[in-house]
Amino acid sequence: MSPAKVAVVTGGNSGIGLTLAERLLTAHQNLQLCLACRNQSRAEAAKRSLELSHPGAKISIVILDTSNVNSVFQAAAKIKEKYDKIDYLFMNAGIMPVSRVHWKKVFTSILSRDCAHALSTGEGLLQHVDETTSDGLKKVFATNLFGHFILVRELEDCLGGDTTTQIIWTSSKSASDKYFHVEDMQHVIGTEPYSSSKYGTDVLSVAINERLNKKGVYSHTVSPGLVMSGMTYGILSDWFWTLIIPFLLLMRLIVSTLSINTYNGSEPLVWLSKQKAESLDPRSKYCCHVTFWGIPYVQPAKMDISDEDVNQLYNQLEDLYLTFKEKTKQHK
Ligand SMILES: NC(=O)C1=CN([C@@H]2O[C@H](COP(=O)(O)OP(=O)(O)OC[C@H]3O[C@@H](n4cnc5c(N)ncnc54)[C@H](OP(=O)(O)O)[C@@H]3O)[C@@H](O)[C@H]2O)C=CC1
Ligand SMILES: CC(C)=CCC[C@@H](C)[C@H]1CC[C@H]2C3=C(CC[C@]12C)[C@@]1(C)CCC(=O)C[C@@H]1CC3
Repeated sequence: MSPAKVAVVTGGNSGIGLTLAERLLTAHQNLQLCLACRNQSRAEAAKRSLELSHPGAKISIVILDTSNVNSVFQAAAKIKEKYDKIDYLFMNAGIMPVSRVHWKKVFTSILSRDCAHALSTGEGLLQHVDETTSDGLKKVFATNLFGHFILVRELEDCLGGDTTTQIIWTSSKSASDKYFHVEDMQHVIGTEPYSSSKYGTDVLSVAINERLNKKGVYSHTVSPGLVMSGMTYGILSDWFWTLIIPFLLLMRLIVSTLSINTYNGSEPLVWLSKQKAESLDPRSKYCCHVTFWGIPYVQPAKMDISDEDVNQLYNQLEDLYLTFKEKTKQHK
């Protein structure tokens, strides 16, 4: 039997994260799974469903709210108590708060040459909103990016070493340098917090490789494509999506990123976990594509990221992390 490996999945209780958890248990023999979720009862329901499909599986729950700095420090301490070494760290939890759909733009772009771009990135089709957390941080930044950065920093002692650790981020095709400004990493000014946070994720992944590859830690980002999940059901009701799914399936003739289900969307995440980490490209995003007949496959896409953004973002995240670390020490 292969030696036991440990996988931590943030947001592993639903959507892409839950399907990923299920597929990891199937793909890796003898895997110990940690569901790092913000809600105890939703996490327990996920654990029960995984135990039904994988009787005897070793699954633990750690309560983690990535938007809350204290919760991340506490969760990291709990994870370190449970495991000496982490082999896979899936940074999957994420939010995309939306206040409305720009229907006029949806229809004009579907009927234009921009159709494929619009359906694969959602650019310009949604009105995004954001709020401020009790830590005084922008919520989308805190949830999607900074909470995960703290997790990496706090877990560093359990990563890499004799065998490699893979950090795998659920990023997005929406990530764009157009909406990311390193001097405003939280996206205080601007109306595209989601795109900014996901581009920040891609930049951070490159920075982690530069700092931690020598320790055996490898980081990669993934685009799952458009997937029906809590996120998309938060934009439009489920009956509406059911109504337009035949149209989206037809659109697969020209757009290959319409994954639709969480099985397809989790394909690059599972695929990466089966690769030799050292052989992967640290500056490519591993994207899910689907054939017209619904067969998923993974294609790397080169990311154009400047060294200046890589270094500046990492240093700024580190400064913010150290500020909070100091505060938590004082409160002890
Ligand atoms: N759906 C799509 O089309 C795409 C999704 N993605 C990305 O995939 C990832 C998973 O999203 P998806 O499965 O689609 O959507 P879901 O809303 O179904 O899943 C999101 C998961 O993240 C968890 N989560 C949200 N906020 C926090 C928090 N503050 N702390 C801890 N966990 C949190 C949710 O927990 P809870 O159940 O408690 O809400 C849930 O488990 C996200 O990062 C998203 O950005 C990327 C591209 C496309
Ligand atoms: C008739 C029709 C196609 C209606 C749906 C319009 C939009 C609500 C969707 C079209 C492309 C979608 C999309 C996303 C959300 C929903 C759309 C804008 C994402 C932004 C979801 C989160 C991501 O990370 C990327 C997705 C890109 C495509």
